[in-house]
Amino acid sequence: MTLEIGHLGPTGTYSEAAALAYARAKLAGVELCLQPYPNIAQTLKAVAAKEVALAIVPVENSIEGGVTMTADTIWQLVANLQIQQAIVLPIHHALVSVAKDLSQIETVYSHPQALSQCQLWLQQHLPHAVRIADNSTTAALATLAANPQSAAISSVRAANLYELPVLVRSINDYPDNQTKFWAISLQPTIAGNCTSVAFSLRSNTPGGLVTALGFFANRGLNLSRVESRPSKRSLGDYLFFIDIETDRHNCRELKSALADLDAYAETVKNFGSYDTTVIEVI
Ligand SMILES: O=C(O)C(=O)Cc1ccccc1
Repeated sequence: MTLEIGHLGPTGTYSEAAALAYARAKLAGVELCLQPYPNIAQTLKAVAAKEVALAIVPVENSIEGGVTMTADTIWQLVANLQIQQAIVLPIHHALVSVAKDLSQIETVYSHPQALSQCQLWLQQHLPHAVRIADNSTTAALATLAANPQSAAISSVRAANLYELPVLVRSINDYPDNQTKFWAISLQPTIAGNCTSVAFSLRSNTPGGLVTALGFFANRGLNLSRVESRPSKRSLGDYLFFIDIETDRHNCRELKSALADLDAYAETVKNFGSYDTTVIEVI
């Protein structure tokens, strides 16, 4: 049987690299069919609509923080998306271009996260180049061969796939640059060392968030991430995304904390419990 895996495309993205790393670590022997999608929202919608069995999406970067399109889309989709696994990849950006040197380059294309992760390098080495945010790090690669005035920030792996030269390697501003991806499907998840939940509150009143987080703190459950996103209902109204450290010893406490949160919050979405695979080299 072939497993269809959706990811941000076109081919060569870090999301595709994460899909391949996930398959190597967890799906040995399974025949894969990788399906690139034009953006993260469409990748998640494809798994919700059962076009693909699994979607791999970026969630959080060690320098730039949360990937807002992922958080907003998993909240908005009605389907009960479940995180099967987190995959952490090292990210080493390169400047890819057929230009003979940096002085020729007028425009730099990439995903907004990659442009931000290289902003100091761009300011120092290409201060006059126009930065253009694209859907992915590889979206512009097909146009580069004919255009020496343009460059893209992507991986060395992507440059090799498109047979393009790497003009400069390792241009991220911080060498320890890592991105966490989620492997998401409609399959229920039962166990893992992290549980991800999002919730909205009934009203914007003093102590509302403290009360909600207290359900976990009072039971000795540690949170490893708290992130807020605008609810898009009114200015200053937020949704909260939390990751709870879980193991087989605290699952009773987790169950009762989630029951309290369910009763207290306006809407709660539980994205499941899962483990993390850290990939050292891609
Ligand atoms: O555009 C890509 O290649 C992606 O997979 C999104 C992304 C962008 C920058 C760092 C990590 C992931």
